[in-house]
Amino acid sequence: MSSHSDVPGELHQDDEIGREQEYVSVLYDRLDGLREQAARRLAEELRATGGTRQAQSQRDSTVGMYAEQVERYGAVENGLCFGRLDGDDGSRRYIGRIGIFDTSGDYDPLLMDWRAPAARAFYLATAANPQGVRRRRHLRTRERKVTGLNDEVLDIAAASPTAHEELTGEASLLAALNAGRTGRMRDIVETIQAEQDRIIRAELPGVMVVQGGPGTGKTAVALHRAAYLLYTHREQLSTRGVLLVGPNATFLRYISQVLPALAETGVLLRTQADLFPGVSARRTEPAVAAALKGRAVMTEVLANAVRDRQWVPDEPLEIELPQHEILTLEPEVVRQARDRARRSQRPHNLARAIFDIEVVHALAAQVAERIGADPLGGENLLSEADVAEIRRELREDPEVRATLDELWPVLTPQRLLADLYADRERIATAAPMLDDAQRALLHREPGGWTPADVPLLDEAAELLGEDERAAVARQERLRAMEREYAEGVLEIWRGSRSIDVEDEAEGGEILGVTDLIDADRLSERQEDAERLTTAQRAAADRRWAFGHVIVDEAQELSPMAWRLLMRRCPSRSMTIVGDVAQTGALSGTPSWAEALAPYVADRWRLEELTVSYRTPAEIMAVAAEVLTEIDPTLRPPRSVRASGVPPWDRTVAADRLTDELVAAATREAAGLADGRLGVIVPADRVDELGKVVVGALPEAAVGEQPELANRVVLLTTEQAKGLEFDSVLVVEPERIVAESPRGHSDLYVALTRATQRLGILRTL
Ligand SMILES: Nc1ncnc2c1ncn2[C@@H]1O[C@H](COP(=O)(O)OP(=O)(O)OP(=O)(O)O)[C@@H](O)[C@H]1O
Repeated sequence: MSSHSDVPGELHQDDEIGREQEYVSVLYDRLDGLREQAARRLAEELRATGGTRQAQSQRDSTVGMYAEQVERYGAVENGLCFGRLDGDDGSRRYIGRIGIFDTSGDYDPLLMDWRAPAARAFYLATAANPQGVRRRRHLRTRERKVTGLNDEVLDIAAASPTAHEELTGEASLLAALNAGRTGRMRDIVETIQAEQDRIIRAELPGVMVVQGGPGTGKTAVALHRAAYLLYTHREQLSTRGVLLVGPNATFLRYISQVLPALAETGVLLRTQADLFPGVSARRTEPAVAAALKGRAVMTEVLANAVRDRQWVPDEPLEIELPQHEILTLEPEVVRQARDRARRSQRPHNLARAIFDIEVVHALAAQVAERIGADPLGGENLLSEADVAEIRRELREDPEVRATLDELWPVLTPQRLLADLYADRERIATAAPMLDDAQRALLHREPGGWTPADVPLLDEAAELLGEDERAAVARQERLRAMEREYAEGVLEIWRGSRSIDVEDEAEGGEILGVTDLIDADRLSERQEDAERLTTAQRAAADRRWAFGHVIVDEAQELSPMAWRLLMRRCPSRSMTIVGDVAQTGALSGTPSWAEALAPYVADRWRLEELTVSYRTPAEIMAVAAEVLTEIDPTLRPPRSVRASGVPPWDRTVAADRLTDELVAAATREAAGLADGRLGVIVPADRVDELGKVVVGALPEAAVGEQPELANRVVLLTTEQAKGLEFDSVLVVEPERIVAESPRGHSDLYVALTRATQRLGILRTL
């Protein structure tokens, strides 16, 4: 066991803080130096013009590099250095968010990146297995000031009987867990626990599933793993990129600051709704419709829908050519052309060329027969070249083209799906395996997409293949992103401007970069997309193959969504985190083995997290009862701490609910120091109760994407997924359960969102 203490004796502690302050100040000076250097180089590169195309292109990638550096050095400002390891051999290593070296001397590390192998002991060393560490010190800083420190001496003899052997840096950990929430997730780099560290640093290849109960740090681990992988496999992953998929936009905003604070900005964060480039799926639909669309049977429905667009008429079609000549296209000819095109196994849009050739051949033969027939009954008088010319003319003839388009239309995924949904007959043809009620769920008028449509669009894109129009659309998306990127670079440059102002003061007139170049010109400087970041290029390209994919709340993914993600990650290098007990989506997964079997059979490894850092023991005990309802064999995670505050549970008359809710919310909000209150309500009462709570507490956030930074947030269980608050009020739990076949899982999620206090309000 380790002994933990604030350094004994106040005077001694002050001295130590003073000494650490000196060191930390040196680190910040170095950070300033690095940032200035990068900003100056960025400005120089932005100002440079001319040269060969190659030189320009080289410069553009240098611009990207310096812009990223400026951003990185700015991002690690808070908590730059947070730890120190003293070795048995007298060595001393400082641990922080990035590595900083002493460039004046022997290039010694002044600060070691937390991800470096030598920093690992900071997270793993224990008194029983000290790994050569004598003392672990956690440094607390506010802005650039050292405000406190906390030592653990890894010495069994000096062990404190109250310390938990399995926790590293217990005092710092508990301080982090008990701190008020802010509405944005914080990184845990200072207090990563051993079981988490193992997962964060696991090897890159293969599919790893991280299963863990509520609050076990799955999201935190997933984000730190992304940062670790980018550091350790920078070369490989900076070209292929890392994708992180989360359950909804509110959640992505909640976690959005973690990676930048770890100096990593290159991870693409997306919800399912935004995984099809060019589509932003914001439409809503009933859960049962989404569930149906998530089922694997939809692959068949879509394949049928595509085949249905390869039409063979019942009657001969007449095609009128310019000189009023009329050609007849027999159904049999179309059928043969269709079969041949299908046999090619090409996607629909690409097989169209084969279909065209067959049909035009048949039509040309008809024309040739008419104009080249030998009146004396001999061989046709036209040469091969004449017939070829006829075919060329026919191919360009608008009537012929219109007929071909009708018989085998080139389709975008959006067109295919919109046409299918809008037409009951098409649905009936494509979905004979569904019953009437299910087919009715698919029927709807055009006008936007739902998140469950996104995997179907992706599936359709595979079946249709990319034609020219899709390629053009992709180019357009890239151009739009180029412009955004250029604006971003200028923004970063502006942010670092103070440094240039100093330059100016030193003499030598320096024109501002924006005087010389604007975002338009910067984005035009290069025609292709080389200068965009990997994440940006990946976002615009449906067929991008990511180097690693991380999925959070992965239990919510439907079989169709898994198909989409697996396409994005052909290397199957994936980290999948979730909790099957929290599955709320009707098409979500109750079993990892089932979800993954179609893609990797049993070639995936399972890691489990067993300690809940969020939920105190008193609250976990209440949630445990609901967990038993989900599956009596499941056990909740062990809480790392007790809050000392028992949850309250009150039943009121239905007509008193709103008054009681307002009273409880007001009371709880008043009791918060600087934390947040979450009010979780049944989905069908969210609008009504939202108005009531906002009426009484105008600071309360409600709506589709409520602002989590507000002190009070009212939301549904679905919205609350992955989030946390200091205090939580769960309203009408029975109703939450009754709202969905997965209602107990929803309630389990709702009950486990609090870090300190829980209140339950029921109605009679
Ligand atoms: N090692 C740690 N040090 C400090 N805080 C931690 C640590 N591990 C987890 N936490 C905190 O515990 C809380 C829960 O973590 P997180 O949201 O990652 O859990 P989760 O397993 O994803 O939960 P859920 O399944 O409920 O979404 C967060 O506030 C996180 O910062």
